[in-house]
Amino acid sequence: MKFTKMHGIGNDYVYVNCFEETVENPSEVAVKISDRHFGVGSDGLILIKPSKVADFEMAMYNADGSRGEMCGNGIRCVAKYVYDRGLTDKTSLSIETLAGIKYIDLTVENGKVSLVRVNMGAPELLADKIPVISDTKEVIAQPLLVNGKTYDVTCVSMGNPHCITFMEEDVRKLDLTAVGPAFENHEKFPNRINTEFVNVLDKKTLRMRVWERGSGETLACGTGACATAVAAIVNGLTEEEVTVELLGGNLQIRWDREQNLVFMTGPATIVFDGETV
Ligand SMILES: N[C@H](CCC[C@H](N)C(=O)O)C(=O)O
Repeated sequence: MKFTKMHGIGNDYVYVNCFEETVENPSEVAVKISDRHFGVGSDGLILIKPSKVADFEMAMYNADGSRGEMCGNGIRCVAKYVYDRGLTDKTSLSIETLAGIKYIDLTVENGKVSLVRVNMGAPELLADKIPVISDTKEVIAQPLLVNGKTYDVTCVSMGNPHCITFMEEDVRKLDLTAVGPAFENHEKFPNRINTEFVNVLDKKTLRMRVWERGSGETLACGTGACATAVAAIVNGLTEEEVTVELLGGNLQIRWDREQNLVFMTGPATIVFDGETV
């Protein structure tokens, strides 16, 4: 199987062009190929496929083989792949995901995609997950008991679920391997959840670390950065356009509240092509 290793600010996946390859059992392939010692090494597997309803379809699998509905860093990489490799010459694209069709605008320099802006669609505040609604009708931070400690969390879906915690403590010092799995598998989240730990640096800047459902700590999470920006805005912590600083780099996130759409802008990088034996 031919594949391409790509990353979006350090959130790395193995990409397979399914116009040319067939992947029989993607969950199994995802587990094997993601292994950083016995495989290629990645946060998961993303298949680039033909679509009946959009220009392309993307199917994403976590490192444990589970399916994610959406992947913000992944969709930027898919957009770069299809343009740079000549599968399209359009600079405005649509890509089908399990979270609906996403619309994408490419910035092209010297024939290659340098920056990708994704219309990530409407965020959803997960009121049913954390069942307290304030009188402003918006779900704001609610207490959640994890490993004997109470965290204030705001849950937001960007097609996939996120649980966001703002904290005073420097998130760079957290031991995510200790606390991440307890959030991911918390009884309140029967479908498991992606968890973001966040410092508010100022009204326009957030610092975030993420523990991803099915992949553990990753250097970045695009849907997570969008969900975090939405959570920060509804909690009155930031303005509607923010820079989210992640371990692997920065993303620009803007929530257009009039249209209720979230826009994410960031880079995408091809690392190498390979072939499994
Ligand atoms: N890293 C991805 C999200 C993967 C989400 C996945 N872990 C899930 O099960 O929802 C991103 O850039 O948006």
